[in-house]
Amino acid sequence: MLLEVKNYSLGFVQYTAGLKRRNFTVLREMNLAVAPGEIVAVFGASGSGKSLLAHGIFGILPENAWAAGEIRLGGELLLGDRLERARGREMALIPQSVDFLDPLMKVGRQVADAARGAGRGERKKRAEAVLARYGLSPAVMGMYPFELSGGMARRVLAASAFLSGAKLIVADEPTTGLHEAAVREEMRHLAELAEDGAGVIMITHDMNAALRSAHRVAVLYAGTIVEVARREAFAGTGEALMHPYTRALWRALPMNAFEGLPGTQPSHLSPEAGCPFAPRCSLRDGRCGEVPPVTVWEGGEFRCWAAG
Ligand SMILES: Nc1ncnc2c1ncn2[C@@H]1O[C@H](COP(=O)(O)OP(=O)(O)OP(=O)(O)O)[C@@H](O)[C@H]1O
Ligand code: NI
Repeated sequence: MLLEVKNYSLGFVQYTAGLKRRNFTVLREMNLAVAPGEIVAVFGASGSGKSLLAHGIFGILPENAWAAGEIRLGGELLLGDRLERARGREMALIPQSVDFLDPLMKVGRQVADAARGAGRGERKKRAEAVLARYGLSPAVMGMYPFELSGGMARRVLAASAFLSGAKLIVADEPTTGLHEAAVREEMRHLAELAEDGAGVIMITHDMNAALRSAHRVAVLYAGTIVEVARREAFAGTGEALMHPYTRALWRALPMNAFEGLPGTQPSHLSPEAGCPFAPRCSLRDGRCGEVPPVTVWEGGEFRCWAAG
């Protein structure tokens, strides 16, 4: 396995007025694996914890964050020096925010730096070639990030990841702010990376985008991965989907024209014990006051007492 996230939890410690210490959990006991050549979509509503998972994998969490569990790349624990070496070389992040670009460094240098190992002239040549692939003219090389539009900045970030030759790519909302043709283009780039053998995590809140390119979809709800399903399971009336939330998502898609799901995702600031989906769940029963364990079956895995 290329990437393994095992029993991974993440939270924050905050000090409030009067120096009261408050500790809250945002991601709960996550399990996720990505194989070489595979595109795994991580789907979830805003605030469900998608970006935090990405930042946890790359070890770029804020100071007051804590994490528990294991993240392995090629079987090796991603900690300390191993993490340092992997970042930007073996694994590349296409971040959600364009603020990740260095505002004081010209675009050309930022992209060329991603081509580690090659000589200076060679790096520049490669940067130009990859920017062209992403529809950006060589003139962009001489610009500063503030001179780019949002869409251009996103392409620059994607081009850098592409050039890094990383075997794991994590793309956080790669299609946000892009028009339809550019979305298709970006999906094609990610598919090409996977065809070349990279493992790709595509983070999105757009289920259609997830289903268009991913081999598997991990569904995140309030910091819990409630189901990991193969793309083929998203078909018909959703009978091959196990978790009631995944089914509801599938049925709410425009092409299925079914009803939406009443209610909203709970906040980690007012967590109820047990399954986070229980308050909205039609299958809810007495067991849901406790977090359901992961059930693994040949089609994927899910966390639900009643499903299956
Ligand atoms: N530095 C932080 N301190 C405290 N809480 C945080 C911090 N960063 C994120 N959170 C909380 O963690 C939760 C998950 O945030 P995250 O950015 O991972 O969501 P997301 O799924 O990526 O959402 P979006 O689709 O809007 O990008 C949010 O509720 C957010 O308030
Ligand atoms: Ni996010």
